[in-house]
Amino acid sequence: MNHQNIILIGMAATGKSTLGRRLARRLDWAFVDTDLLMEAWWGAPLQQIRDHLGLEAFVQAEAEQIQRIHLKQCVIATGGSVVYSEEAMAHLQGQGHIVYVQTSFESISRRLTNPSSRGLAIGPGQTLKDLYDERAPLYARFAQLTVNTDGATPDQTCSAITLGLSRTTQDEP
Ligand SMILES: Nc1ncnc2c1ncn2[C@@H]1O[C@H](COP(=O)(O)OP(=O)(O)O)[C@@H](O)[C@H]1O
Ligand SMILES: O=C(O)C1=C[C@@H](OP(=O)(O)O)[C@@H](O)[C@H](O)C1
Ligand SMILES: [Mg+2]
Repeated sequence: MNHQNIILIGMAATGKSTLGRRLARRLDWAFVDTDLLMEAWWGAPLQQIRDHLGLEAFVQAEAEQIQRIHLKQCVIATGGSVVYSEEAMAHLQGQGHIVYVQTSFESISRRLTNPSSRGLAIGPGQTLKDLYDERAPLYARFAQLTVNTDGATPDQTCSAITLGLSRTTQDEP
């Protein structure tokens, strides 16, 4: 594997933050969670930022935050809504290998016990299933590698990511 960043994208509660932290520890790389960068930039929890800005401005603010990232040899966990911005995704593609952390809707809805307090970029009248169906093709489109977490432990999924990346990147300079 080369030393570009590893960037995790996917639905809320799919495991980006959990896996990112573990993967960074394994590789002895730094870990960056863009949700924490948002909170640090705005000085408030995500839900408050989301409520204050409204949906469109929140997505725009997240995209701007992403475009400030210029890093090397980090594992980066992104927020679930980053795929709504072409500019942010183009920037991330230039920053490293993008991995789609995929989980079935059934597992996501089981894991998301607090959907109304974690700052979801969900529109009025939209259900969690609508959000899932709208985003799944976007995550798949931007990812170099897709890894499914259903029925796996975080450690097993970390291994699937490192193995998958070593296969997909072995021909790169
Ligand atoms: N294979 C797995 N990989 C990652 N997380 C998992 C897995 N199985 C169960 N989980 C659980 O799912 C939750 C994912 O939450 P989190 O890491 O905050 O997701 P995200 O950052 O994508 O919103 C955690 O509670 C984690 O323990
Ligand atoms: O899916 C979403 O709409 C969001 C997920 C959150 O991050 P996680 O994916 O880490 O939960 C956070 O970025 C933001 O509040 C919006
Ligand atoms: Mg997270």
